[in-house]
Amino acid sequence: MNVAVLPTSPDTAPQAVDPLDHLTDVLFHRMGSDGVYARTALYEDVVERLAALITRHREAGTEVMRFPPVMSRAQLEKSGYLKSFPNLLGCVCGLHGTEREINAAVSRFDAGGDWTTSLSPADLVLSPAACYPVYPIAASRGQLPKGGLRFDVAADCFRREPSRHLDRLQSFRMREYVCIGSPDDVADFRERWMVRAQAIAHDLGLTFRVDYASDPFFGRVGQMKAVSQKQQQLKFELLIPLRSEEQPTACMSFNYHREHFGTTWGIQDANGEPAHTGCVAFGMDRLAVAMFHTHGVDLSVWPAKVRDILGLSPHVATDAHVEGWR
Ligand SMILES: Nc1ncnc2c1ncn2[C@@H]1O[C@H](COP(=O)(O)OP(=O)(O)OP(=O)(O)O)[C@@H](O)[C@H]1O
Ligand SMILES: [Zn+2]
Repeated sequence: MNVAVLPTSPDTAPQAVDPLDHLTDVLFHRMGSDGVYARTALYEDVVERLAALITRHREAGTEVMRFPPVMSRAQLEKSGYLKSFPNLLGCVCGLHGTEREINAAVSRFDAGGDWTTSLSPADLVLSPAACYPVYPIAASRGQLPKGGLRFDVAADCFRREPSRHLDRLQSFRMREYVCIGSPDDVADFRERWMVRAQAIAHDLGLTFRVDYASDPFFGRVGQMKAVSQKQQQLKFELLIPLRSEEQPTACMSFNYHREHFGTTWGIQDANGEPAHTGCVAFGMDRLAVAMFHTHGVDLSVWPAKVRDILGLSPHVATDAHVEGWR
């Protein structure tokens, strides 16, 4: 059937509405840049409860480290980030010149000109993932003990991928459990976490599936890397259909880096071989958005089991309900 399409001016054409848009004003305050938001108390409370739930699943013998949102540029360069995701990196830069040069830059700004041409890079980048700083720290401790090492790390991460979609932020929180050990240590770790993470998603009442995946490697060479990563099943994702089943959102990922970081940082396993590494990453903001998308913005009507697992106070029985209670 042919349908007449009336010409629409850009002003009157309907804006494509994203299924997550209805959450924006309840969960966030806009900060003038796509993918960067101030968070409401309602949202932050759920993020904290999710973090506490993930902590409760931490394996014994796991060392906790919390990283700042920046890390050494040299360390990230050495990790090979520029070979894979140069387009996503945010680098700290500053006005490093003499007083005269800095004043000249500020004057240019005052006169309506561009001061940013005077910026030069600092020795820091914005961390694009939480686990990068842990490998050189582990390397500094010498040969790994039998069974390897496990870490619980977290950081505010930055990726230069501006988007209006609430599940693709530029600044977001990542929590990771990391294993550094023999190939078997890492394989077992990933197996355990793939099972445990699905139990967590199930307890949270989320709809999901786990599938193998690839990272968004940059460029044409990157496409080949992505194919090889998938073929070797180095990355799995826990996918939640937030906007559609065809384009689900990765809310957790299970990554096996083989000996990449072991070789880069000279980490030896208990047998004297280059250490293998793997990590399970929880996208805290994506998980929180998924919870509100799935269960709604009124926590009081979230399923009792979900409320319970998040430590929200039990439902008040209907007959005990007093007008005005929240
Ligand atoms: N832009 C983002 N906004 C919010 N969370 C993110 C973003 N990118 C990644 N994450 C979260 O961090 C976790 C670990 O990052 P990872 O590098 O595995 O993601 P990714 O595979 O690059 O994600 P995607 O394929 O969606 O870009 C992801 O599972 C996801 O939950
Ligand atoms: Zn990682």
